[in-house]
Amino acid sequence: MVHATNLGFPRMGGNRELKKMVENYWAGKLDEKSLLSGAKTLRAEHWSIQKAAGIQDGHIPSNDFSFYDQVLDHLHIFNVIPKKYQGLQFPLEAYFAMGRGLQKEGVDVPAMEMKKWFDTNYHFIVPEFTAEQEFSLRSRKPIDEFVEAKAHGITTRPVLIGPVSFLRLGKAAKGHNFDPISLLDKLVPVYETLLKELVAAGAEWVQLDEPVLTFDLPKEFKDLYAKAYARLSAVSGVKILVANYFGRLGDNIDIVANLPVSAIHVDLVRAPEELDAVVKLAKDKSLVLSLGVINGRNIWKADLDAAIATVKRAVAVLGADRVLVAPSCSMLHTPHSLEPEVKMDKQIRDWLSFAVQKLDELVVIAKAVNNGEDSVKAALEANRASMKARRTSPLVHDAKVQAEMKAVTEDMFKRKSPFTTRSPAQQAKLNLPAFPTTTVGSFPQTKEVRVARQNLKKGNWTQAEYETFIKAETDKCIRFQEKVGLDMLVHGEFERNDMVEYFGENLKGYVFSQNGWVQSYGSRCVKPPIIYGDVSRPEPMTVYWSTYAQKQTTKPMKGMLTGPVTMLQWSFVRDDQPRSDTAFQLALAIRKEVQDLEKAGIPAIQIDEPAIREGLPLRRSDWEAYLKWAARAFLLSSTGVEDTTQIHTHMCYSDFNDIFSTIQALDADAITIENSKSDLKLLHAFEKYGYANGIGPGLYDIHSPRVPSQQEMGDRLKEMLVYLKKELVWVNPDCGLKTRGWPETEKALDNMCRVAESFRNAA
Ligand code: MET
Ligand SMILES: [Zn+2]
Repeated sequence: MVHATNLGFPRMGGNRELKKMVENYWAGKLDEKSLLSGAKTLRAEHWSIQKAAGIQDGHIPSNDFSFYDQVLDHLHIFNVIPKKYQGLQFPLEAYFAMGRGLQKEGVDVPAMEMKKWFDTNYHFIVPEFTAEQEFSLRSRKPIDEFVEAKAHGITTRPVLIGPVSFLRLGKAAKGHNFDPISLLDKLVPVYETLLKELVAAGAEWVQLDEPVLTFDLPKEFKDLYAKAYARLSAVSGVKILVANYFGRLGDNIDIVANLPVSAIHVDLVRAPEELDAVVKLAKDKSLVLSLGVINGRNIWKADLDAAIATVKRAVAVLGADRVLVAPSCSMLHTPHSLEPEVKMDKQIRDWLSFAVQKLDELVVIAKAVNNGEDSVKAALEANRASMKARRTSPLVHDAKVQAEMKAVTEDMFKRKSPFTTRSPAQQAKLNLPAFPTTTVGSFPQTKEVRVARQNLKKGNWTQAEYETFIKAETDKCIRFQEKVGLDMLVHGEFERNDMVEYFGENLKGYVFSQNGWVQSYGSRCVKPPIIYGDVSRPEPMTVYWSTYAQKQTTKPMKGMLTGPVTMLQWSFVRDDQPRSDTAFQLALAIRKEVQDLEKAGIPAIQIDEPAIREGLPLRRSDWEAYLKWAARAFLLSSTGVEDTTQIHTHMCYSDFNDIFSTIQALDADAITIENSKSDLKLLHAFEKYGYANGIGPGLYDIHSPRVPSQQEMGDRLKEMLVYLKKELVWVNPDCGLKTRGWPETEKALDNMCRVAESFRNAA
């Protein structure tokens, strides 16, 4: 028999119960006991959902629950607590302080560093190790949760991050200069103890996630892996399943071939081409093979016929007992259930599958293989009908968009003239001073602004009432910018809920769920829009507000758009065409918006691409192809204007050194870029490779309410001028101001403008 199995279930709950509990606990509205018992109830519910769906007992995941983040959990499990948190109360106070910082009487500790989990939008807490790091079993969470499930009559498969990935994902603490992987020998014995305890508690299978196997790894990892897993596999009575996901194994298949474990899991959604190789490996090494055949991180129904064929192919070689049917990765990255989506277009909803529905898919696949397809005839027929409808639906396939895409020519990726020609033409029109000041787009989204939007949504306000309110906010914002002395103005983005959602709502090809939340970090969840079909722009999206704003001032107004790569990156995307095709469709729609803004008299247009860096593939050999189409998508969106129209872009959230040449290739007239938190490494690159267009490195960090002094910003600007030509420098904050309040925004921008002035006068 093949079994339907799972690697991890979304932990938030169908109504984001976990988020609510945890936030109430933080706010002092829920006591610790209630928090713990609430979590227990939620876990029980998730286990029973999986069991009821037919996921095989023994292969239902546990320890996939977390109050904040699974990597942070492992820091507690293995007692990797940086010194500054050691004085805090255990476990919860210290735990949450590590995740989100803690300020209370006599205590002021920052949060630990957070990073994106591979190429998902989930963020994990980065482990921090000292050179003298010792490990011990501090938290018994994996054992406790196994026992807890057992009491409900469910045998789970505890999930742990494997020791190599745990170390590889971490970093050396400040002041320590060593590679964390050197701690492996010290760490493995504690894993061993943990495995023994799990076996003693009744566990048969343990899942060790080793997703760093999708990275390019140094040579010595082969031996490190083999040695560590030899020791772990020797624990009597344990069966270890090593799970890789998010990409191909590639040459790391040699590492896996060397592991003396019982089973391996592979991601066949991301790397279908590896099926035969892993089947052969499983055969040669007598392994059980877990096949990730349905997508654990997207929301489309799986093609069940195709998945069944894949599983059968493995079964033919290995026999049914040695094959497990699984999602490609943990379902942490998909929303809980489709059930609440009653408002969604019925046709589109029929193409979707969230976590609860994916469980059913896994079970249908297993049954079809075990008992013949007739045993699940109705389910398969329904699936085929959905697949066919989606493949042929006019909702998805828009002949007009496709014709326009075909008509795209090479000259649509280039400005008319080079920057050196454009720049004086723009200056003649804009007449900007030296060190021109600007902002990145949004101004404070106060409670009143959010309430206004809700009032419109709920029908308490008419569209006219809402517009009157937004106009008043925009006016106020423009008056302030004039008063403080900004040179290039923005309208403030008060009409926007979110920089992706706003555009998604105005584009054809996008649909929104009501409850499709996925965890982003800690208690924070996002509801990514869904791109289901060819994207087009029925009508202008921002021209109304930008022209309204331009009319209120004689200063130049900058139009504000979200770029194609960011739109793509922060949405659930189609799986029936390459990501690049979708990006180009988005780009074409944005291009039209850019041209309409220009026609309406907007002299400068910013196209934000904060997510361009995070789209980088996990393997370096895949970078070039990605960066090429990403840059081309931006170019397609931005180059359809006259030389006199100034194109800005904005990037934030990351280290840009990796993608420097791409930034150059975008050929924007100005780029505002977050760098206030990192050192000046980035600017160094701009100097070294000779960046010749306008550049505004963030002069201050908008993520904190702190108001930097003129002195501080002045020093920063001075430092920047060591690397950058002063004629090219823009003066601006490092990102949008929407999360800030007005008081600190006013003071900070006032200081910033005074600094620009003094540099101008000194020049
Ligand atoms: C995450 S980048 C944000 C850019 C956007 N224009 C804003 O100012 O909010
Ligand atoms: Zn930003």
